[in-house]
Amino acid sequence: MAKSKYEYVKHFEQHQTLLRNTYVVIRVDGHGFHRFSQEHNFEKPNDLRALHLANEAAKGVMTDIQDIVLAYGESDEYSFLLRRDSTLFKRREAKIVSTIASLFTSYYVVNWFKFMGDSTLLRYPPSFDARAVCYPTAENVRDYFSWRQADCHINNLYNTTFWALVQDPTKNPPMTTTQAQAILKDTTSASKNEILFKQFNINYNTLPEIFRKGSVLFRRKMMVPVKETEQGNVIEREKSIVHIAHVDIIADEFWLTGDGKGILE
Ligand SMILES: Nc1nc2c(ncn2[C@@H]2O[C@H](COP(=O)(O)OP(=O)(O)OP(=O)(O)O)[C@@H](O)[C@H]2O)c(=O)[nH]1
Ligand SMILES: [Mg+2]
Repeated sequence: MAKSKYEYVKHFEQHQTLLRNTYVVIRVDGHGFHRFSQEHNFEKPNDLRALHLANEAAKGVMTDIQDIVLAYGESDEYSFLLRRDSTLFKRREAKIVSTIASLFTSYYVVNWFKFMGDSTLLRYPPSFDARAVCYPTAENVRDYFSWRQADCHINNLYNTTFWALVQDPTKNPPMTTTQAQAILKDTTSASKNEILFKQFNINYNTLPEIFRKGSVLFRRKMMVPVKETEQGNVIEREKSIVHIAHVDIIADEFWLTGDGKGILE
């Protein structure tokens, strides 16, 4: 078909490609989730339903995009790691980033009622931004995920102590958020642990792992039944299944002998 005279505008397009032979991490983050979590009555400091919903969305993304070998999520964010030799969308950055953000958002919305319950109406559309970063070494990738898991831990310890103080039923009138902030200002991890234990009888280390460690998604190859023959034999096929665990991605063990083994080779 003849080209129209307008076709030349295509040449203005610029395609940024992600450096080849590097590990690419795409991080998706909820836009304005401080307000979104309030408007949808998320439990404080952690809403288990919302965390499971985000995990389901990430699982959907990973199932659709086979080049993703690992994902890590906490709070309103999820990070996805592409295989180093991935040629997904010819490594075009905009296409990769926008597809992952939109897939994640769609899965989040489609599964809303299943995870949040019929009584929590979706009052307005959630949105997620995304960015891609190329990391040249396996050590950089491990440090990236350690950074996100350390962030999860630091925020969770702070938020758990903060809301314990504010929601303390023995205080009348209740402590204000400003007062709680003032108490926690400049406190160490040890002193937050002590406040939780001494004042609220909470042993931080026994809180659910999903709150303290976030969620790690990885693939495992499994044999799954595909069909049964007339003789009654079950034919199996190897399939890669996405698993969710709440483990220390920060630890050597995960990468050397655990579920992360081989991911960065
Ligand atoms: N109550 C509650 N709030 C949550 C939960 N998970 C995430 N949030 C909220 O989501 C926010 C996520 O942090 P940010 O991404 O820095 O804040 P944001 O409002 O999304 O801002 P932008 O990402 O810059 O748009 C937290 O500060 C909380 O307010 C949860 O399980 N329970
Ligand atoms: Mg956010």
